[in-house]
Amino acid sequence: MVEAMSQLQEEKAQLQEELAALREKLALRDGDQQTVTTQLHNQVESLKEKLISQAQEVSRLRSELGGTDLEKHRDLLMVENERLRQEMRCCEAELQELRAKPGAPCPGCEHRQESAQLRDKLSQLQLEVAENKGMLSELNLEVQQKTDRLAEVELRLKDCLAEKAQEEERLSRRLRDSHETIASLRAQSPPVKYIIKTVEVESSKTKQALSESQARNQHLQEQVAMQRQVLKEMEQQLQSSHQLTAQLRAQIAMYESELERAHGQMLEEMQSLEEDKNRAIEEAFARAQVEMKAVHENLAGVRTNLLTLQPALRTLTNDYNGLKRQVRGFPLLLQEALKSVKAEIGQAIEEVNSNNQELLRKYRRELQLRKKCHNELVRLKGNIRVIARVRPLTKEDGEGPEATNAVTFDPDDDSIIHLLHKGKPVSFELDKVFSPRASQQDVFQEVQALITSCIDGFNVCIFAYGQTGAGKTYTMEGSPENPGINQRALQLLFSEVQEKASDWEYTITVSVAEIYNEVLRDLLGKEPQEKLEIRLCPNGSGQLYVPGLTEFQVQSLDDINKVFEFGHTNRTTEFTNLNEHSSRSHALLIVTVRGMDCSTGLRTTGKLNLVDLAGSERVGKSGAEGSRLREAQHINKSLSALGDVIAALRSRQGHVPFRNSKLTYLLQDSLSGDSKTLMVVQVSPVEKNTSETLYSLKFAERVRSVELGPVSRRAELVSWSSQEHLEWEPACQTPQTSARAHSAPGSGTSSRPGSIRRKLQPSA
Ligand SMILES: Nc1ncnc2c1ncn2[C@@H]1O[C@H](COP(=O)(O)OP(=O)(O)OP(=O)(O)O)[C@@H](O)[C@H]1O
Repeated sequence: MVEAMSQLQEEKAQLQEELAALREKLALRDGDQQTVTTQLHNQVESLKEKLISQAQEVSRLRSELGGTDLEKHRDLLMVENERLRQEMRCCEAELQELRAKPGAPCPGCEHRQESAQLRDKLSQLQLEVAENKGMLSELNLEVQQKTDRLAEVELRLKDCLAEKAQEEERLSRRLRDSHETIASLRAQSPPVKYIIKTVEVESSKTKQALSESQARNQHLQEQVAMQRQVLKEMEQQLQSSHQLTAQLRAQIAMYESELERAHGQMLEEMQSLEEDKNRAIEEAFARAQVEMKAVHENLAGVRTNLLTLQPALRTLTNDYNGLKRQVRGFPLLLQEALKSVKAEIGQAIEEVNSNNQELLRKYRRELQLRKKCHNELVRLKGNIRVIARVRPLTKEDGEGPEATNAVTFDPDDDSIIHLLHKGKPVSFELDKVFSPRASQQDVFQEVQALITSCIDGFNVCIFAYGQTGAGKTYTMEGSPENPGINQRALQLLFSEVQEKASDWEYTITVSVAEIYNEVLRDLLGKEPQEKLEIRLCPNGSGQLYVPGLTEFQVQSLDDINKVFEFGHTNRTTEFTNLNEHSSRSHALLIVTVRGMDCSTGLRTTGKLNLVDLAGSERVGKSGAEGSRLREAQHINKSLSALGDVIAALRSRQGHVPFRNSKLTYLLQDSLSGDSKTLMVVQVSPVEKNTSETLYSLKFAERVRSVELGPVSRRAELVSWSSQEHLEWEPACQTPQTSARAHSAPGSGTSSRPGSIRRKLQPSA
C-alpha cells in the first residue's frame, strides 16, 4: 500500500512536474500567442489607418483634381459659351438693324467699300466663333467622358473599401473569439494539451487569414496606385484642356474685341455717313434753291430771248436745209476728188519709177565705167605685174659675215632694189619693191585691186616666187595674228560681195591643191594621195576642169580657217617632213566667185589663184642626186614653163605653151585672155643667199620686161628661153653675164634699171 502510495505520490509528483512544465510551456505559448495577436492587431490597425489615409487621399484628390473641377470648368465654359452666343445674337441683330437702316451710303461711296470689308471681316469672325463653338462642344464631351470614368473609379474604390471593412470586421471578430478561447483554456487546465493544439490550429488559420488579407491589401494598394496613375493622366489631360480652353478664351476675347472694334467702327462710319448724307442733302437743297432762283431768272430772260430768236431760228432752219442738200451731194464730190487724187498719185508713181529706171541705168553705166576704169588701171599697171618683197633678217640667218645684209633700197624710187653680190652692186627695177619694214597690209594694198576685179568676172593669178626661206609662205599665208594675202583676199571678197548684196547674188567657193613632182593632189579631198588629172570640159567650151577636185563654199572667216586647217592637216598626214616637202611643192588656193545680177539675170564667174610656188633655188647645181634631183628637175621644169607662159602671153604669141607643166596647164584659164597676173618675188637679204637672190631678181625682171614691143619681145623671148636654160647650167651662172643686170645708182657703170625697159620700147 505504502509502495502503492509512494508510487502514487511519485506519479503525482511526476504529474505535477509535468503539469508545471506544461504550465511553463503554456505560459510561453500564451506569451507567443499574445505577441502574435498584438502583432496581428497592430498590423490590422496599421492597415486600417492606411485604408483611412488612402480614403482620405482619394477624397482629397477628388476634391483637388476630381470631376468637380472639371465639371466646374465645363459649367464655366458652358456659361461663357452661352454668354458669347447671346453677344453674337446681339451683334447679328445690330448688324441686321444697320443693314436694314434706310439712307444706306450712296453707290460708289468709299464708305460702302469699307462697310463691305467690315461685313466680310464680321462673317469671318462669325465663322471662327462657330469653329470655336464646335471645339468647345468637343471639349465638353471630353470632360463628360472623363467625369464618367472618375465616377466609375470612385464606385470601384467604394466597393473595395466596403470589402476591406467587412474583412476587418471578420478578422477582429475571429481575434476576439481567439482571445475568449485562450481565456477559457486558461481557466481549464486539464485539457490544456487539447486546447493548446486547437489554439495552435486556430493560430495558423489566423495567420493564413492575415496573410490573405495582406495580399488583398497589397492588391488594393496596387489598384489605388493605378487609380492614382489614371488620375495623374486625367490631370494632365485636364491641364491640356485647360490650356486649350485658355487659348480658345483668348481667341474668343480677341474676336470679341475685334468684333467690338468693327462694330464701333461701323457705327462711327454709319454715323459719319449719316452726317455726310444730311450735310450733302442740305447743301444740295441750298444749291438747288439758288439754282432754281437762277433758272427762274434765266427762264424769264430766255422767254424774252425766244421771242427775239424766232426769226433767227427761221434763217438757221433755212441754212440747215441748204447744208443738208450740200451733204447729200457730198459723196459725189468726194468721188470726183478721189479720182483726181488717184490720178495725181499714179502720175507721181510713174514719175518716180521712170526716175528710178533712169537712176538704175545711170548706176549700171557707172558700174560699167568703174569696171572699165578698174581694168584700165590694171591695164596701165600692166596685166602682168611683178613686185618684190624683202624679208627681214631672222635668227635662223645666223651670225658672222655670211649673215650680213646685202640688200638696199632707193629712197626716192620704190621700184628699185640694190643687191651687193660678191662685192659688186647690182640694181633691178620692178613694178614695186617692199622693204622688210613693209607690213602684210602694205603688200595687200598693192594687190587688192586685182582681187576685186575677180568679182567683176576676171581671172586673177598671184604667185609668190623665191628661194626657200625667202618669205613666200609668210606673204601668202602669214600667221594667225597677221594673216597674209590668202586670208585678206577672201575677207575683202566677202565685204565686197556684201556691199553688192542688194543687186547681186554671189557664191564663193575654195579649192586647195598641191603640185609635187608634177603630180596634182586635192588637199580638201577624202583621198589626198589620189592623183588628179586636168581635162577639157566635155561641153566643147574649150575650158579645163579637174574631175574630183573638192570645192567648199565659204561665207565667213571661220569657214576659211576651217578649210585652211583641213588642207594643212591633209598635207601634214601625207608627208613626214612637211617643211622640206612644202618648199619642194607648189601650193594652190583656188577661189571661184560666181555672181548673178538680180535684176538682169546676168551671170559672171571670176577665179582667183593664189600660188605659193616651190623654192626656186637651184638644187641641181649642188650635185643633188636621186629624189632631190628629180624634185629639182620638176621644179625647174614648172618654173621655166611658168616663165615661158608669161612671156608668151605678154608677147601675145599665137601659141602659149600651157601644157609644158601641170602648174601652167591648171592655171591656163587664169593666165590667158584678159586675166591678170601678179608675181611677188620674195627676197632673202642675207649675204650668203645673194646668188639665189640675184637669180630670183633676174627672173622677175625678165618676166616684167617682156611686155614691150613685138620685135623686141620676140627677141626677148628667145633670149628668155635660152637664158633660162643656160641659167641652170652651173658654168654659165654669173650675174655679170645677164644682160638685164643693173648697176647700183652712183656706181657709174650703167644707167638706171628702168633704162632696159625703155631700151626695149619701140622708138617713137
Ligand atoms: N616679211 C616678213 N616679216 C617677218 N618675218 C618674215 C617675213 N618674211 C618671212 N619671214 C620669216 O622668215 C621665215 C621663212 O619664211 P617662209 O617660211 O615664209 O619662207 P618660204 O619662202 O615660204 O619657205 P619655204 O619655201 O620653205 O616654204 C619664217 O620664219 C617667216 O616667219
